Amino acid sequence: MSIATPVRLSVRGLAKTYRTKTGDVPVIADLTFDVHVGEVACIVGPSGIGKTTLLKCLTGLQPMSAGVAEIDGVAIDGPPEEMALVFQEYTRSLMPWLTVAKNVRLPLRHLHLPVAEREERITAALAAVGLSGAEAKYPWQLSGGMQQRVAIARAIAYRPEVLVMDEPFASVDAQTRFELEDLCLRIREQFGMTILIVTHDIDEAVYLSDQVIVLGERPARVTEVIEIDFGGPRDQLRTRALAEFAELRTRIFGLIRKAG
Ligand SMILES: Nc1ncnc2c1ncn2[C@@H]1O[C@H](COP(=O)(O)OP(=O)(O)OP(=O)(O)O)[C@@H](O)[C@H]1O
Repeated sequence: MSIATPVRLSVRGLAKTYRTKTGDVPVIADLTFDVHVGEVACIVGPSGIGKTTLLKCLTGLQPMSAGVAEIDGVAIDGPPEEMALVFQEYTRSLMPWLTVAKNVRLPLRHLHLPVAEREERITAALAAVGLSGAEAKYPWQLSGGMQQRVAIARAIAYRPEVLVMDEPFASVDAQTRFELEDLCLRIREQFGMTILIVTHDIDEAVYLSDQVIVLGERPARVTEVIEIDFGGPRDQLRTRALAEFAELRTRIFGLIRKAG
């Protein structure tokens, strides 16, 4: 990412300690990183290091204990309207009694858009995820991969500044995961979205990311930020991307093993 590209999400000295009945549990000590406009950043690290906790702090679901996170220079203080979230458990995030179109329409209701623009956004989002024609179907009539596409369509119809995803492709089969990863790259191109992903899958992180943010130590810190410049679009170039970045993969695996 060029230096001239503005910072969209800035995290400075973020710390998080959970207060429990049995005492304080310091989970995150000090996280500092930037994600630039239109960038895909993946957060990786050993199990239990605090990746989901970080996303909870950034999306206002948990208060930070220290530090600041900003979107376009404005401090996050509660659930930010500029963000949309996609979870691993798509079955829990979609309303089974609403059609696909109504599920995608749901978060648009409080934007008070003109009806034509609202419907245009729904059509464009479903087209972007390859689900044109599925508007009248119910989530339970769709495969797991298709349901996750609906969840992604709902997020992109909202047109957030930052799309945050927690293990978004972990519950689908390998082939569907590849398709959803490519979809993610296309969304970035088409909508210019900044995307922050937590993933356990190092190949996925290397394939998708402009930067991989590695968390380590306990309580967690950023132990390494690995910039990845593929020198062109990655979509459809999976084999080449993974071969070229085998060294990076090995390095990230090593860092995570050391931290875990
Ligand atoms: N509400 C809570 N109260 C107290 N401790 C919590 C709470 N939520 C999470 N934790 C603890 O914080 C630590 C980090 O959890 P978190 O889910 O953020 O890790 P993670 O890196 O996302 O893990 P995984 O990779 O296994 O999904 C864990 O030790 C967990 O038990």
